[in-house]
Amino acid sequence: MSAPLLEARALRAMANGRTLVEDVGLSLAAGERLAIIGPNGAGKTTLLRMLCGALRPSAGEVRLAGRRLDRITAAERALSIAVVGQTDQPDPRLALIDYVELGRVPHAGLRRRHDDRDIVVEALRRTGLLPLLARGIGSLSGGERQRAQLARAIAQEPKILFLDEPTNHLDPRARGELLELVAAFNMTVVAVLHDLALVAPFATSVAVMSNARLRALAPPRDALAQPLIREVFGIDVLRLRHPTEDRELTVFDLPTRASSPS
Ligand SMILES: Nc1ncnc2c1ncn2[C@@H]1O[C@H](COP(=O)(O)OP(=O)(O)OP(=O)(O)O)[C@@H](O)[C@H]1O
Repeated sequence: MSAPLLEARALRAMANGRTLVEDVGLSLAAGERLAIIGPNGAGKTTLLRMLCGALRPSAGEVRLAGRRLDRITAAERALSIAVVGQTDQPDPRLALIDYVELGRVPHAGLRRRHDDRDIVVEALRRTGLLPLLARGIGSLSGGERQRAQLARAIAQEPKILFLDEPTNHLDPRARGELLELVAAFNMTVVAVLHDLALVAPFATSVAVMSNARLRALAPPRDALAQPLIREVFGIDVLRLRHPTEDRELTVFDLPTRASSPS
C-alpha cells in the first residue's frame, strides 16, 4: 500500500508554558480534503501551521509522502506545499498578475518553463480575476485579495494546499463558490473553516479540535453530528427536509436559553 500523502503522529505544540495542541495524529491520502473545525482558540491554526511546516512541533512528527517534513529542504517544500494564510502582506503596489506569478518562483530554479505565464493566466481566469490582472494588489477588496492568494497558490501547482480560514472576507455566496472552486481542482487540501455550513459540501474528512485536542476525525456526516457538535460548539445540528426541494437541509442552530445546558 502506498504511504499517505500527509501523515502526522502525536503532534504537540507548546508556547510560553501553554499546550496549544496535544497528541494529534492524522493521515490524508492524495485527493482528500480535510476540514479542521473547532471553537476559537481550540488550536486549529497551530495544527495547520505544524502540518504545513511553518511551525516546528514540540513533539511528534509530520511526514509528506513518507518523508519527515523537517528534513525536506525549504526549496523542495515550496514545490510541494502552498499556503493561503491570514498574514500575507504583499507590497500593495505589486500588480495582481505579478503577485500571482510569485507562485511560480519555486519552479523557476528548475528549468524556467515556457508555460509559466499560461499557468498564471489560467489561475487568474479560474478565480475570476482575469479582468483585474493589471490592478495593484493594494486596490483590491478583501474578497478579491483572498481570491488572489488562492490564484497564487494554484499557480504554484502544489501537492497539498493549506488554507487558513480562506473565506472570512467573502460574502455568503462567494464563500461557497470559493470552496467549490478549490474542490474542482482535485488537489489535496487542508483547510481551517469556521463556517460549519460550508464543511459538508467541501470536505472529505473533518478534524474536530477542542481544547488543543483532536476530538474526532471522521467523514462530514459523522463529524457534524450531535452530541459532538453540541458539546464542542454549544450549538445544535438539525437535519430537516427542504420545504420545496427533494433534499435534506443541515441547520446549525443556537439553542435558546431555555434549552441550553446550564
Ligand atoms: N505564541 C503563543 N503563545 C501563547 N499562546 C498562544 C500562542 N499562539 C497561540 N496561542 C494560543 O493558543 C490557542 C490556540 O491558538 P490557535 O490560533 O491555534 O487557535 P484557533 O483554533 O485557530 O483559534 P481561532 O478560531 O480563534 O482562530 C489560543 O488560545 C491562542 O491564544
